[in-house]
Amino acid sequence: MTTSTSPYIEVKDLAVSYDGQRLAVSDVDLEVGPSEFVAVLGPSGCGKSTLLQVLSGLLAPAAGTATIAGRDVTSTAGAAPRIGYVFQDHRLLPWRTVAQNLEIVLSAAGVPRDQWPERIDRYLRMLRVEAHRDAWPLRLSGGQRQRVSIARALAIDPAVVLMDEPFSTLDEVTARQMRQQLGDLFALRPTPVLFVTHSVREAVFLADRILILTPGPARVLETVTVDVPRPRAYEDATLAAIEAAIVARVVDLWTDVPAEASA
Ligand SMILES: Nc1ncnc2c1ncn2[C@@H]1O[C@H](COP(=O)(O)OP(=O)(O)OP(=O)(O)O)[C@@H](O)[C@H]1O
Repeated sequence: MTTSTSPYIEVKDLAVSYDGQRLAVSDVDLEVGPSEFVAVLGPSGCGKSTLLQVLSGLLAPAAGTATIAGRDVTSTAGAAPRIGYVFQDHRLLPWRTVAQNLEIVLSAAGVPRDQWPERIDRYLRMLRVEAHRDAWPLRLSGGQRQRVSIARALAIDPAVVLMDEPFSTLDEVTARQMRQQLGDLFALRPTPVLFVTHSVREAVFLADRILILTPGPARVLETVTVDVPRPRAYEDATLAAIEAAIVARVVDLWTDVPAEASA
């Protein structure tokens, strides 16, 4: 049974293989509490997306277990917890308007139709893209599209949010605004979040805890707690010190530490 203090997301001894021979993820253990923002930090190709795909039920593990709210994510029995998934690219349907893209997920999540207009307005407003309600996704900027995709993930009132490098394709200024906004949203309404990134600075700015992964196959190398109250400032000295310590720890281990982190 899950209690309010049980981990909301729990992964134990997880191993994943795409071809039945090589492991993409090996012996990963992780927990995310009911109101916790956990970042998963690892080099390119180490298995971060693979981990999220297992949690969203898209991929079966070769070994180990993964549960959300106490429910095995590979099981089809009973009602599945609602998962808000934000991908690296926005994945909006170009032949549907912004509002229609949200309607699709609201329908799939079983939200009653009479609640859709209010939900859509609320979440588009929250992500500051309400002016684009009836626009076609291709008419929006990259940042606006990613805001819509976050609104789409949150509009179903997800039990858990999984985010896979959501800002990595954006320019640095937009990415920084989006991180700030996501941090503010989380502070207003804490939800279990598992946030995958290869940006050390992004992880430190956003997370309560950071799991540092090894190069693939991913294992958890170390867990870092970021004990800095919200709202946080991007240039906060404590955050900068934690970032520097993480970079020092991984610089010889990862071959490709992002330039912003090693500068
Ligand atoms: N569909 C697939 N079929 C076979 N191998 C795959 C598949 N998807 C990923 N892999 C392999 O699994 C490993 C982990 O990939 P994954 O995409 O999870 O890494 P990642 O850490 O998310 O990378 P990035 O930061 O570059 O997005 C890599 O070696 C990759 O080549």
